[in-house]
Amino acid sequence: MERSGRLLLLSELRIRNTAYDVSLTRSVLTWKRRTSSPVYHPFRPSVHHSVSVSEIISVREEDEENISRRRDDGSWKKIKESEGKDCRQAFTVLYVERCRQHRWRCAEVTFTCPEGALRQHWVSSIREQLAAVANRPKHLLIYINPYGGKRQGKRIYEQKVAPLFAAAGVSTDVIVTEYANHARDHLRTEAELKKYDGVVCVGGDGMFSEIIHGLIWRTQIDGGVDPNCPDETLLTCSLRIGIIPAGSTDCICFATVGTNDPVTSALHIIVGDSQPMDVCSVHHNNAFLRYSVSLLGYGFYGDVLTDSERKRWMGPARYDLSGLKMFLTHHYYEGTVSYLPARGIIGTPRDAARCRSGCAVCQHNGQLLTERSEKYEMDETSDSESDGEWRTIRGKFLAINAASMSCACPRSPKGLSPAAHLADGTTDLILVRKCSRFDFLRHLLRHTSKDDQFDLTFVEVHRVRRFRFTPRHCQSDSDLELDLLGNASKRQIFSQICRDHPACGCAPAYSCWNCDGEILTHTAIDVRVHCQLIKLFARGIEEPAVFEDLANPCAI
Ligand SMILES: Nc1ncnc2c1ncn2[C@@H]1O[C@H](COP(=O)(O)OP(=O)(O)OP(=O)(O)O)[C@@H](O)[C@H]1O
Ligand SMILES: CCCCCCCCCCCCC/C=C/[C@@H](O)[C@H](CO)NC(=O)CCCCC
Ligand SMILES: [Ca+2]
Repeated sequence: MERSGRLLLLSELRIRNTAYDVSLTRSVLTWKRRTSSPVYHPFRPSVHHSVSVSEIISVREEDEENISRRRDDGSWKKIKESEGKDCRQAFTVLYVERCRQHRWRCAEVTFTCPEGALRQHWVSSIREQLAAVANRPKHLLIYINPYGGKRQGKRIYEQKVAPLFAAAGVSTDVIVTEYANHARDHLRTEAELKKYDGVVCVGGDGMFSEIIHGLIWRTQIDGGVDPNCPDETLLTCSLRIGIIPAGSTDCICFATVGTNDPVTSALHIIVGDSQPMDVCSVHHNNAFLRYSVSLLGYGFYGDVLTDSERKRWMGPARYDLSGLKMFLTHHYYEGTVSYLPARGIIGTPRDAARCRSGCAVCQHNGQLLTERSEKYEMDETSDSESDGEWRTIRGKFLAINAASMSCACPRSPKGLSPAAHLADGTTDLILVRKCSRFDFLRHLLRHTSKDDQFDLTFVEVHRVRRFRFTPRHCQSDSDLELDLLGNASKRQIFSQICRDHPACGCAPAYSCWNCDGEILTHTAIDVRVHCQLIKLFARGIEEPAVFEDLANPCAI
């Protein structure tokens, strides 16, 4: 078998009048400047470039029509024939270039090669290697939410993303949504999914949520699995999902790519990246409510969301205003949390290590949980709860948060649970007990600094596979202490009245759940993590390469 390092082509070609040795193997395209003098010049620009074939976007043969030159402001101008002499009889390679803070851009290099047969050979050889790269999508189904975030979804797609897909030869069917849940319902019932290699959403976390609800539901129905049953092992979705960020928080994009940049996301889609991701199913009394991949938050984040929905017209700033208001309101809520600790897996929520590209924790735990569920399927007497013991905590909480991933976003670059994993089959259950406003502010501020937000006496965090929550007013009479029974019932009725009359100043008895930015209709819920149920066109956040900033011109 041919080794990936074997040389396929080696020629002397010119880049802007300078001679280069250009070589191609199955895995790398390299161009090195030919030096006449062996003397080392420390201040000369880089003379050696390598691009992995897997990160080449496309190759095109230049003709006089598309010879153009980049202006200083980044736009392109057509250049005169005399000026373009060097670019005629040339071919151009478009490739991924890494910039600062996990951003990618599409760079290009034009090689002049006057000899027609050789030029053809170069172009066809590069195309052959690209065709051999596995998992690149060829046909995509795109949904654009024109009303997400700052209402820029359509413009972002048309100006920044569509030209890249066209250059890469990716064909698309585009649907601009006309109402909420349009994309979800289209995926559930109408979309001809067999035609596509992936689904892309242009919008925020809410739009992504629509896509996964449509895809997961459709996969279960097509595969004969009942999505309503909380104990069913769900079928994994085969189509990958791409996110072009155009929302308000865009935390799923940020936590899986490392930045909220439409061009970077488009390039991850084109090169065919794949990142598995956990999904939580949320049930109430054995009836399915919703799926969640990022935050399930009761108390503070539920109240912020409820308040912010009334301020949608403000765009992304609504969360800051509602966040401040809910911080000042300082409501706490009583209830019972029960959970199944994640056992036998590696990793804890207090680890210093982070989930990064090719994460070993996700790989290890993913494999372990798959083996376990296969074992359970063979053994009919066992159920999904047999691998651990339920633990119960009662109390008064300012916030109950389950973070199935870090939930990193521009507001908090390390996220709600910095050591959470994208695909380890667990969620981090964070309980913030009743405390002073000052202490709660300390906890919140630590989301934006290096300090540990869990290292506080009133905060606890558990890595779990499943949890349940029952608010106090929903608990059965036997659960309430007898001496408080009368007061509790009165308070329950009173708090219902106070919800409608907030002027009386009485704190409400219950909050609501923020499920990836959507409000849940029930407060008593049963949550189960489904390990690696979906896949994204992403690769997780990459560790920056050593000296990356020095070597890379667009990083400076
Ligand atoms: N055509 C449409 N008209 C009205 N609402 C829509 C339409 N298409 C989608 N939606 C809904 O808009 C809501 C918000 O969209 P999206 O998630 O894109 O932006 P966002 O809420 O600003 O961002 P984020 O979720 O990141 O905070 C989603 O819940 C989605 O269901
Ligand atoms: C006083 C200074 C305090 C600073 C505190 C910063 C803490 C920020 C933590 C951010 C956590 C984001 C979790 C992501 C949740 C998303 O699924 C959801 C949908 O987009 N967004 C929100 O609910 C929007 C939630 C917005 C919360 C502010
Ligand atoms: Ca997880």
